[in-house]
Amino acid sequence: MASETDMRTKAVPDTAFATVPAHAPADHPEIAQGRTGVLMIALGTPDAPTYWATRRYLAEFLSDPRVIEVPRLLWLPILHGPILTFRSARSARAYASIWNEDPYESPLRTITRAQAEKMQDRMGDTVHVTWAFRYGQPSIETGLQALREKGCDRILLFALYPHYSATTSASSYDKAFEVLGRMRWQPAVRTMPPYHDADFFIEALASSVRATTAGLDWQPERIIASYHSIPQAYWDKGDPYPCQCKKTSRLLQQALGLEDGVLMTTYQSRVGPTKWVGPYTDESVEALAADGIKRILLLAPAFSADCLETLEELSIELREDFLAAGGTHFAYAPCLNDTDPGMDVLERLVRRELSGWVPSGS
Ligand SMILES: C=CC1=C(C)c2cc3[nH]c(cc4nc(cc5[nH]c(cc1n2)c(C)c5CCC(=O)O)C(CCC(=O)O)=C4C)c(C)c3C=C
Ligand SMILES: [Fe+2]
Ligand SMILES: [Fe+2]
Repeated sequence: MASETDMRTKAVPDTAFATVPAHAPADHPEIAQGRTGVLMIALGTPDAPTYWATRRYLAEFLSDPRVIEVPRLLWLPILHGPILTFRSARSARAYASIWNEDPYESPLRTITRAQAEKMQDRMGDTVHVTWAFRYGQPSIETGLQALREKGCDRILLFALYPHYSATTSASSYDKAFEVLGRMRWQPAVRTMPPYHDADFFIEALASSVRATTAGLDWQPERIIASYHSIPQAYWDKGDPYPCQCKKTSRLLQQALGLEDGVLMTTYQSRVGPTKWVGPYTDESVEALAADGIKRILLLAPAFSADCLETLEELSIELREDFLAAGGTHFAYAPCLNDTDPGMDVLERLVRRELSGWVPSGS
């Protein structure tokens, strides 16, 4: 049996942290090792804006017990009956309205890939960076295998959500650990903690609001921080997500120096008939218009990348609803995406969490 010191490695940078065993016997197979990897994980998206592609994606998404907590025996027949039939048709139409032409893919795919490529450029040869989707392709399994094949025996899992929720971050890490559970030779693994209150994240959000406002020839009367909602019952059972959203809003209000009442926290994207955490973004915006508020600016701090929920639900649907209800001016501050300030946030997080695994300053 091979011992640790007689394994030969593929080219590994000669950093203080890389393992470069010596004296390997000539007939010993090459084993890539000693590298550090980062797997950036986003939610996922259909492969095409069609009924069947969306149905496949939603079937995987809505079968996740972290997302839908109804007992499987009860839920799966309902899911595979009316829910997938109706939701897939509706969602496919919505995806078609925001789909990128070149390359022909969803905005979430374009942006997540760009974030990973830019992260690789920023981190240099010291680490391997790749990306995956929790639902759809490329899968977390593919991403982890790619990193292992490159010799990564230390891996940082980075679910791209500033706020922790069992439905998003935990689900991504669960999936990664499920894959790791089938590996004979596991890497050492770290997970990204939530960063909803990191000063550099708040400052990047504040700068994006300032930049969007500077580009307008009008001043918003209200700034609305709209977060993806979760079912109320999940919060009641201890999911801290809404508390973390409120903290982001409070810190953002302070960073922007706004008086109380100017920045509002609302929740969007509820699904189904149960109670979700509110106040709901659509109802709040219509109420503002009814109260005579004419000019609003929206941002979506829970999303690291623009996606269906921001580009269609906020920037198209909500804009139309606000203007129809009597509003006159509507602006949307894009997510941090792969912009330089957005990448600065992601890079700081990665470097902080790789501490002790890669030399600082590399
Ligand atoms: C039904 C339960 C859902 C929960 C709980 C949920 C939580 C949640 N989701 C995000 C981020 C995103 N969600 C996106 C799309 C999306 N979300 C749900 C359902 C739940 N989300 C559905 C059914 C869909 C698909 C689209 C639709 O049919 O409406 C996306 C966009 C993906 C894209 O391809 O662009 C993101 C991102 C968070 C942050 C969150 C809880 C904290
Ligand atoms: Fe969602
Ligand atoms: Fe939505």
